[in-house]
Amino acid sequence: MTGTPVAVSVKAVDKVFRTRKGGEVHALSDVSLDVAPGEFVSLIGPSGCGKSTLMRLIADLDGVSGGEIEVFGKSPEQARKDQDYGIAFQQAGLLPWRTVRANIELPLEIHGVDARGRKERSDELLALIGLEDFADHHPDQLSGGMKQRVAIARAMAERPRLLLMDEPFGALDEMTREHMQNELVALCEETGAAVVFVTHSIPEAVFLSDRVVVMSPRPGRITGIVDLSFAARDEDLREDAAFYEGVTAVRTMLHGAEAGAGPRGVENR
Ligand SMILES: Nc1ncnc2c1ncn2[C@@H]1O[C@H](COP(=O)(O)OP(=O)(O)OP(=O)(O)O)[C@@H](O)[C@H]1O
Repeated sequence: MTGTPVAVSVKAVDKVFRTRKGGEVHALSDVSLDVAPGEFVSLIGPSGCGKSTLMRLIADLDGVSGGEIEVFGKSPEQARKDQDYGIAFQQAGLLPWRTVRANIELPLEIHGVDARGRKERSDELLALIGLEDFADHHPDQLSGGMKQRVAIARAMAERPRLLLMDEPFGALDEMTREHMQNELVALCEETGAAVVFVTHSIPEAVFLSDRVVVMSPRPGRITGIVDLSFAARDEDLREDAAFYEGVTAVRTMLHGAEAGAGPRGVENR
């Protein structure tokens, strides 16, 4: 093999769930997608189109029914064992009895990093997310946005080359959400991590992504990909004509995917 393997390679993936009553749910059909190292790719599509399912397959939380997934050229299971990626899902999932610092250090602790190494890394991350003064607080003393920042810091603790994020900002108010988007952009620029990001928000996808992958209703397929290349992802971009063009391009593709019906579960905010 030559060069760096792609971060994520999804080839002709099918996923069929068997229901308890003996039926079948065809969640994904013939999905193929490559994510390059350092690339930010968002998945968007109507509710139930299989975005979270695809994410769970990449993260080795479930197995494919057909096709193949590789993460940095390895099976998802091997990549999980090698800690090649960090995960941040919608519910921050922090441990309430642990302080902010102890939550961030958890993956390091599990993988045997000594106390000094853990403290060095959690100091860096606390500075990065601007929560140095909250290191000894517990999650119930934090706002939703702060909790999400801690969850993202925890996902980055082991400096993964890949972040898997399933609606990480879905529960946040608009102001906090935009702030978190700015922070995520800065974090990615700093670390060069590739990101696969699930969202219901078209502007969020456009603001963050190098490519937005549009999926169809069940069985989920990729109906199109919108390429975005902005000079800078900063506050000015949100008011830029090129940004609105990106939003329109994604929305048009989504409406096509819905065969004329308004897409359910996709927000224009
Ligand atoms: N464990 C499971 N057993 C049976 N069906 C499932 C299972 N997990 C997901 N599904 C079904 O697979 C389809 C895809 O679900 P998935 O959660 O991936 O969609 P989604 O695009 O992430 O939806 P949303 O945008 O609403 O979060 C849905 O019809 C769902 O009901």
